[in-house]
Amino acid sequence: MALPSSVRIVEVGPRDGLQNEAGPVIATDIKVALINRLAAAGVSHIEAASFVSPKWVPQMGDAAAVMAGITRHDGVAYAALTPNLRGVEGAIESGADEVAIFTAASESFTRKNINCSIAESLERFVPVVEAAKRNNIRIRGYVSTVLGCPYEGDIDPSQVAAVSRELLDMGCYEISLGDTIGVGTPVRARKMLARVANEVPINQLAAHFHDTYGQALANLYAVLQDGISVIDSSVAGLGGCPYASGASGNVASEDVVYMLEGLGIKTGIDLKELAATGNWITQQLGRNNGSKVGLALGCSS
Ligand SMILES: CC(C)(COP(=O)([O-])OP(=O)([O-])OC[C@H]1O[C@@H](n2cnc3c(N)ncnc32)[C@H](O)[C@@H]1OP(=O)([O-])[O-])[C@@H](O)C(=O)NCCC(=O)NCCSC(=O)C[C@@](C)(O)CC(=O)[O-]
Repeated sequence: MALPSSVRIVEVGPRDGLQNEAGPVIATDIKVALINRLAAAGVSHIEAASFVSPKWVPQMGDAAAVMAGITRHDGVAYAALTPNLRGVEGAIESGADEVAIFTAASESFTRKNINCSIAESLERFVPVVEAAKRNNIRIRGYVSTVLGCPYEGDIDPSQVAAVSRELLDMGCYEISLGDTIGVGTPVRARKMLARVANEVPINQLAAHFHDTYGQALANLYAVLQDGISVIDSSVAGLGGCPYASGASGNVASEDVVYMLEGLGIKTGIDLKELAATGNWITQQLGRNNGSKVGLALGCSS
C-alpha cells in the first residue's frame, strides 16, 4: 500500500508524557504552557489531561484546572482520558472536545492499571460513552499491551482484535493500539495490525508506540505501509511506564515529524517550534530530552 500523503499526530505528551513524571506534582502553569506551545507549533490534536483518580495518578490531579487554563486554538481538538462516569462528567464540564476510554488486551495489565477485568472495563465504559454521545463529544478508544505485556509476555493478536472490535462497536471513532512497554518489532507490529484490521477498518486505527527498545520509529514506518495515518507521540519522548523497568516514553513527536517530512508526508506541524517546545519542557522538568531530533536541532526559546 502507498504511504499516506498526510498523518495526524495525536500529541500525548501533556497526558501520557507527564502522568508518570517522578518527583513533585508539576505546576499547572507549566502543563498549560506546554499545551499552548504545542498548539502554536501546529499540533491539531492534543491529549491535554486525564480525569482519573488522583490517588492512582497524582500528576493528573489538576485536570480541570489545566483544561480551564489553556487558550483554545481554532482547529485544535483538546482531548481527555476518562476511565469512568465521574471522569467523563469532569471532562465534559471542562469543555473537552474528545474523551478517551482505555483498556488493554491483557487481563493482568488491565487489573493493575484500572483495577478491573477487561470485561468489567467495557461495562464501565457504557455510561461513559452514553454521556459523551449525549454531549456530542467524540470518543476514542485505547487498547494497551498490543505487542506485549509486562506480566503476560506475548499477546495474541486475536485478543487485541477482539477488544478493539468491542470498542469500535461501543461507538469509538478511532482505536489507538498501544505498545505500552515498547517491545514490538516491525514484523510483529504488521502481523498484529493485519489481524486487528480484519475487525476494525484501518482508517479507524492509530499507532501508539512507546520507544523502550528503540523500535518505535521502525515500527511506525512498517505500519505506515499498511495504511496507518494517525500516530500518537509525545514531545521530547516524555513518559515512561510504571509497570516496566527502564521503560521510556512514547516515541518522540519531533522524531516522528522529522521522519514523516523525510518521507514527504505532511503533518501541519512546525518542526522547529516543536523542537523548541521539547527543549523547553525538558528544562522545566529537569530531565533529559528523549528526542534525538530535538537534541540535534538544539532549538530553544
Ligand atoms: C479507574 C479507577 C478510578 C478505579 O479505581 P478504584 O480504586 O478501583 O475505584 P474507586 O471507584 O473505588 O475509586 C477510588 C478512589 O478514586 C476516586 N475516583 C474514582 N474515579 C475518579 C475520577 N474519575 N476522578 C477522580 N477521582 C476518582 C474515588 O472517588 C475514590 O476516592 P476515595 O473514595 O478513595 O477518596 C482507577 O484505577 C484509576 O483512576 N486508574 C487510572 C489509571 C491511569 O490513569 N493509568 C494511566 C493511563 S492508561 C495509559 O497510560 C496507557 C495508554 C492509554 O497511554 C496507552 C498505552 O500506552 O498503552
